[in-house]
Amino acid sequence: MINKLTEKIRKTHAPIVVGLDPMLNYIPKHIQDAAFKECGETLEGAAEAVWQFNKAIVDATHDLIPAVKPQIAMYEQFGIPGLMAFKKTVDYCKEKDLVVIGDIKRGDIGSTSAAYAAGHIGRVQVGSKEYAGFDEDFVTVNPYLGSDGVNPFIDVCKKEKKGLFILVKTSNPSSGEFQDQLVNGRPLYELVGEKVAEWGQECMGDSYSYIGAVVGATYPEMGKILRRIMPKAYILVPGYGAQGGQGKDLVHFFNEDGLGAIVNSSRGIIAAYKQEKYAEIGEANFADASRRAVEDMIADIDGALKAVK
Ligand SMILES: O=C(O)c1cc(=O)[nH]c(=O)n1[C@@H]1O[C@H](COP(=O)(O)O)[C@@H](O)[C@H]1O
Repeated sequence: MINKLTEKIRKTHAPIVVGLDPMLNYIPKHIQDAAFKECGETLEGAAEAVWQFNKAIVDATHDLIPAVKPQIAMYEQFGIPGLMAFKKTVDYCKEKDLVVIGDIKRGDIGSTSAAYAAGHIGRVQVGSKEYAGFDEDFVTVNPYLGSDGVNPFIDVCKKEKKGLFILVKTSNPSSGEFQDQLVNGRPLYELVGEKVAEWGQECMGDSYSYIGAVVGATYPEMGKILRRIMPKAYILVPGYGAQGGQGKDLVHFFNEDGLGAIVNSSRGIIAAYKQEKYAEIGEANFADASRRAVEDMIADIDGALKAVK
């Protein structure tokens, strides 16, 4: 899957991910009204609105982008109907040949991680049969429990040719509270980065490992150091747009080959129609605003990368 991701990034010239984080208050009123008319103001109605919203955004942007990242919390809040909308979204994006990064941020004791891995990127045995539950291409993993919490995900990746993005330095304001603590004189995120590089060594695709890392766009200096520590890891970079990250902050997340990083924007793309910049497009044409936001994001990152060449 890492080879498919790099190939698609090369083809689209777009090292970006559209984050499908559909909160109800980002979903235009006409979509909500239609869903509520069909299913009532129920969890089913919310899930239907989420699905229709996602579908419109994917239809409007899929030819420009290599990947999407549905964030499972946004679906789980609507219970079982929400999870069904998550699965429908995963399947639809795969039909459109997009790489799907399930943002699930799991990680537990070994036996529990094995079940998470089976359900999201692997298969589960039922009697004599095997089933792929959610079947994303990559998932995000929290490494806080250590190697035995991560290894079951790696084992499934090896078997199924899938991939991981492991949290190394997150984009949020308090990420330093634990992640920046010095351990033997070195920040914890550097030690986690070294571990990601080590885990990734025996998981190589053609040029990159399928064991990647998450490093927030909001910490560009740390990104520069982590790029050197994990040269073969693809870095998923959230924090662009709504959290303040810009193209110029991202240049050191990339390698000399112009690859190695994939930048996520969720609210900045899916709720673009609410931004002043795209206001003239109007709520009825919200997906066109998302397309424009994707084009602008690609141009911003491309311009920043060209400026440092
Ligand atoms: O793993 C992630 O994707 C992630 C890690 C991180 O450090 N920061 C972060 O914002 N994210 C996710 O990236 C998305 C960011 O959303 P926006 O701020 O709307 O672009 C959300 O789905 C977050 O859960």
